[in-house]
Amino acid sequence: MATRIRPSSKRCAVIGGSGFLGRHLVEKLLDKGYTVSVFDIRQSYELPGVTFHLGDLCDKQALLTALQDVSLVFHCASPAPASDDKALFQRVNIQGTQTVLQACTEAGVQKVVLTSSASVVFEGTDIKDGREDLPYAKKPIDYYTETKIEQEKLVLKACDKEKGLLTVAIRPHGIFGPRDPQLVPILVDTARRGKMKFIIGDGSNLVDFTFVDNVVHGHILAAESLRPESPICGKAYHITNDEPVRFWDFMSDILVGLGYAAPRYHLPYTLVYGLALLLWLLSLLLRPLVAFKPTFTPMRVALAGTHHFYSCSRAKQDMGYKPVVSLKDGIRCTVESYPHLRHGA
Ligand SMILES: NC(=O)C1=CN([C@@H]2O[C@H](COP(=O)(O)OP(=O)(O)OC[C@H]3O[C@@H](n4cnc5c(N)ncnc54)[C@H](OP(=O)(O)O)[C@@H]3O)[C@@H](O)[C@H]2O)C=CC1
Ligand SMILES: CC(C)=CCC[C@@H](C)[C@H]1CC[C@H]2C3=C(CC[C@]12C)[C@@]1(C)CCC(=O)C[C@@H]1CC3
Repeated sequence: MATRIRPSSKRCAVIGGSGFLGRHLVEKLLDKGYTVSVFDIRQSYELPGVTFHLGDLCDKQALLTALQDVSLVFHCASPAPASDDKALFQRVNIQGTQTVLQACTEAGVQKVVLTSSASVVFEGTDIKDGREDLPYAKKPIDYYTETKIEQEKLVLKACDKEKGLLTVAIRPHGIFGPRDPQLVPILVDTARRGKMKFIIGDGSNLVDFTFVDNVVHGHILAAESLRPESPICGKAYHITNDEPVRFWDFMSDILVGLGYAAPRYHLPYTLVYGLALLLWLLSLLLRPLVAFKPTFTPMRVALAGTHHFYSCSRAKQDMGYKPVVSLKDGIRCTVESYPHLRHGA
């Protein structure tokens, strides 16, 4: 009788491994002795020991080639939240994730770790110390969040001990760190255009910003804890720095660290949110004539002016999670990594 040889548990694939989080994850996995294949729509770097498979995750045949002899898959690919393309989010995050799960089953993959997002429960109003049992947002703040919800549900539902496929979802929040193409570049661009003078609301709203190494640590812990008898099977876990910080203090620390002035003047939250809503509607109405992308979208104003921080006690309890880099060290390391974005550079 032919016996199927189980692939080594240290052989993994990172879907989305060319992206910001994906590349940090790949680097740590290599450090830890894993053999890594990257599946991504683009190749953004080269590293000894990493095999790249270029393709769209909606293409099952392309995925199957990349998943040969792989026992563990990290799925951290998604279109960027800033793109407002509903059809693209649905195709990649929903249909694409279904394809990833089918390919994993066909290729005999045993474990799937999904990068979800804490924003799956965020509706634009305060969340303080939110736990994983909060209901999914009924009115998600954008298409990105709407499809991240469906994606997480699909992956958790696919967990099936009988069939030998174990799944878990990691929900990070506000990832930052070296090479992040979003947070620091957006912030610096806004400051350079002279638009970082104002604090929305009274500036006391607490938010989680999570250093990328902690997010990577949470993913690898989840992968290594994922066994049939483990309580983490089919569940979602918040992974944060566990140090909620005032949104505007965090922004100011980054700005001042890079040589820009911190915002000082306060504007009422409802006024700015109302204006952002108006601008957004205007941009929709005028879309056939002129294309403009307002800096102050309602989603960004909500993120900047409300509390949104999450408890990671479930991850601490079930997988022994503890952040490995403090917020202060993470901010220092991040600021040092962007010499080209310094004021006057
Ligand atoms: N950054 C953050 O603060 C947070 C991120 N997350 C989640 O973490 C994950 C990683 O985010 P991040 O590293 O910031 O994102 P990135 O955009 O840097 O990385 C995602 C990667 O996936 C690729 N990709 C997109 N579409 C496809 C596709 N159809 N097939 C194959 N590859 C594709 C992207 O390519 P391309 O760049 O060409 O599109 C990119 O290389 C995402 O799932 C995101 O939802 C969750 C919470 C917070
Ligand atoms: C915690 C979390 C989910 C962070 C996500 C990161 C981005 C959404 C932020 C990164 C830079 C931020 C930013 C603003 C909103 C939120 C971000 C895009 C503003 C547009 C808010 C209004 C301002 O006064 C300017 C800000 C620039 C930076």
